[in-house]
Amino acid sequence: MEHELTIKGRAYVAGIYEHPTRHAPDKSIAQLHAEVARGAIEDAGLSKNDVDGYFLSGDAPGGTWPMVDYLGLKVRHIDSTDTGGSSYIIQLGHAAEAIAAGKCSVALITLAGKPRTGHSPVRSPGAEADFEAAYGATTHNAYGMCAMRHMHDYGTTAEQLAWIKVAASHHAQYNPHALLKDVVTVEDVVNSPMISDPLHRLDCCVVTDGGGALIVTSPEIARSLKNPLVRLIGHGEALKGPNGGKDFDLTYSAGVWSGPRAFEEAGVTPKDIKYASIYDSFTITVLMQLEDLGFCAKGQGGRFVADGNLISGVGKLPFNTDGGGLCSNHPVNRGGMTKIIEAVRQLRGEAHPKVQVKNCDLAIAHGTGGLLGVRHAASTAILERV
Ligand SMILES: CC(=O)CC(=O)SCCNC(=O)CCNC(=O)[C@H](O)C(C)(C)COP(=O)(O)OP(=O)(O)OC[C@H]1O[C@@H](n2cnc3c(N)ncnc32)[C@H](O)[C@@H]1OP(=O)(O)O
Repeated sequence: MEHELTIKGRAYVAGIYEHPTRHAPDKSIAQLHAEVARGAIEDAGLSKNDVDGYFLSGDAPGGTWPMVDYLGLKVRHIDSTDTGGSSYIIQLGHAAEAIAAGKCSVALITLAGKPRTGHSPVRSPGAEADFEAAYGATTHNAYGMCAMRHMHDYGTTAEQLAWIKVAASHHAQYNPHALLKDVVTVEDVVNSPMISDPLHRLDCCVVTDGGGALIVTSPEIARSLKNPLVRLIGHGEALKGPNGGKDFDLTYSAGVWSGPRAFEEAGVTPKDIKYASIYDSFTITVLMQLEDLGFCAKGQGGRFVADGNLISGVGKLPFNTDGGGLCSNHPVNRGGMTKIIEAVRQLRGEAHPKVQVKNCDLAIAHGTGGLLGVRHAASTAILERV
C-alpha cells in the first residue's frame, strides 16, 4: 500500500505524564486535566505557551473549547474525536497528521475522569445508552458475549483468559500507584464472583479516577529537548459495526484492519515487536486483539496467553507492564492514554526495572473503544526509539 501522506517518523512523543491518583474525590475533572497537562509539558521541558494544538476526547466538562480556556492555551488546532477506549490512540495519529500537515507543532493530549468517585458512567456512549442506563452498566454483557462465542468457536477456556489477569498482576506488584498490587493466580480469577458469564470479577478492569497526558511534536522540536527520542512510525484506525445486522461475528475486532495498516506503514511485523500495550477492559479484549493484530492465529489466543507468555522476563510478549487497566488504572472508558504512556516508558528505558524489557526499541499501543466484536473503533500505533 502506498501512503501518500505518511506520518512515519513525522511526530515524536516528547512528553508523558500519568496522574498518580486512583481516587480523587476532592478534585474536579477539569482540575485533573490541568494537572496532567502540566505534568506532560514539564516532562517534555516545554512551557504552556509552546502548545499550539489541543486534543481531547469526550471526557471534559463542556468539551474541548471550555478546556482550552480553562487551561489558558493559545491554540490554532483542536480535535475532539471520541471513540471510547481507542480515543487516545486515534488522537495520537491525528496529532501526528496535524503536525505533518503544519496545522500545529506542539500537540497536547489530555485524559481525565472520575468514574470511581464522581460522575463518569462506565458504559459505552451510543444511541442505546439511554435505554441501558436504567439497568446500570451493560458493557460487561457485550464483552461476556464475545468471550462466550470465542469459547464456543475455538475452545478457549476460562483458565486461559485468567492468565491475562495473572500477567497484569505480576506487573502491577511493582507499580506503587496501581490500584491492585496483589499477585493473583488462575484459581483466584476463575473462583472470583461471576459478573457476566463467562467473565468473572477478576476478568474485568478496575474503576479508577485519574488521567494522563502526552506532548506530541515535530522531529525538529523533539531533537531540541532532553528526553530520549520516541517517534510514531505507523498508525491505523478502523471501525466495525453490525453492518445492518449482517455481521454479528463477535470473535474479531476492527484491529484486523487497523493493525495491518499500522504494521505496513511502519515496515515491521508482529515478530519485531518487543513490548505490547494492549487495551484491557476485560481479559477477552486482550485475547481477541492479540489474534487480530497477528501475534497468533485466530482461535489460538488462549494458548498464546497461557503459562505466563505475557509476563515480562518470562514470556515472549511482555504486555501492559504497568499493570494496565486490569490492575493499575482505568480512568473513564478511554484507557488508550495509559497504553501509550507505558509504551513510551518502555522505549525510554524508564519502566520499573523489574519489568523493563531489554533493548526495547519497538513497541505497539493498541486499543478498541465501544463494544468489542459488535460496534467499535480500533486504533494501532507503532512506536520506535530512535
Ligand atoms: C466502552 C469502551 O470504549 C471500552 C471500555 O473501556 S469497556 C470497560 C469499562 N469499564 C468497566 O466496565 C469496569 C469494569 N469493572 C467493574 O465494573 C467493577 O470493577 C466490577 C463489577 C468488576 C467489580 O465491582 P464490585 O463487584 O462492585 O466490586 P467492589 O465492591 O468495588 O470491590 C469488591 C472487591 O473486589 C475487588 N475488585 C473490584 N474490581 C476488581 C477488578 N476489576 N479486578 C480485581 N478485583 C476487583 C475490590 O478490590 C474489592 O476487594 P476487597 O474486598 O479485597 O477490598
